[in-house]
Amino acid sequence: MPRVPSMKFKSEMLQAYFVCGTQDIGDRDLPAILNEAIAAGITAFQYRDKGESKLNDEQRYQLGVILRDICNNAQISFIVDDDVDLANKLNADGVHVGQKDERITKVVRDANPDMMIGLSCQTIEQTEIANEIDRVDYIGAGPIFSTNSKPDAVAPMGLELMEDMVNISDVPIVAIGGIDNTNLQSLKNNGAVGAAFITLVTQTDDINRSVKNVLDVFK
Ligand SMILES: Cc1ncc(COP(=O)(O)OP(=O)(O)O)c(N)n1
Ligand SMILES: Cc1ncsc1CCOP(=O)(O)O
Ligand SMILES: [Mg+2]
Repeated sequence: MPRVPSMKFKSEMLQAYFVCGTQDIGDRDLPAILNEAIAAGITAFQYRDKGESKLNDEQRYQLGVILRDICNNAQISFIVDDDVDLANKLNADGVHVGQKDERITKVVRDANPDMMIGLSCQTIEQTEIANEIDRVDYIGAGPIFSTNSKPDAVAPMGLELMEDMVNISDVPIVAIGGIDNTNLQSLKNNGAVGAAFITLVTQTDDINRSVKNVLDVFK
């Protein structure tokens, strides 16, 4: 089967990809943080509300509407993590799933037809399987470095394995996990088209500077 990328997908949207949910920000306001990150130049946003989130399904949907509208107004891709039904209900631009989530073949079947699909991969074998699934638009590889934001993450995979994955992947790869100003250039040098991050935005006193550092490398 020929690859059928979503009309919405452009590799550039992966350059500075902010991922966040209420579990990442304590008592702070997610729409306000998202607005600041957009003003700084992020190229996509993933709504990943899970784990320690205190929201119920209805609250998660209501917050999703607000975040989606902010992204739509700013013409930033709005992607939902894990939950295809929520992504469909929010009319999201994309959905991102991992190896332990709903099977990718089911996600492909259930996602709205024009939705982008991102898949997490940590191995060469998973990347080869992703190559066979013609609706996968991009791969999220990670954690590349050690992360405090995902308690159930597998061990960091490092730059060499990421580069091996880049070399065999049919789709662009965005790096995730433990990304900060000190390691951005190494990700680019090893073939990632962009960086996805939580801490880089949520634990900085200068969101503008932190995002600009990403764009300086990947744009
Ligand atoms: C861009 C991007 N890459 C990887 C992930 C991780 O997805 P997954 O392995 O399903 O883990 P959770 O995020 O669901 O905890 C991601 N979310 N985004
Ligand atoms: C969702 C996810 N998937 C792999 S690592 C990770 C968390 C990334 O967060 P941080 O940028 O704070 O390391
Ligand atoms: Mg997941």
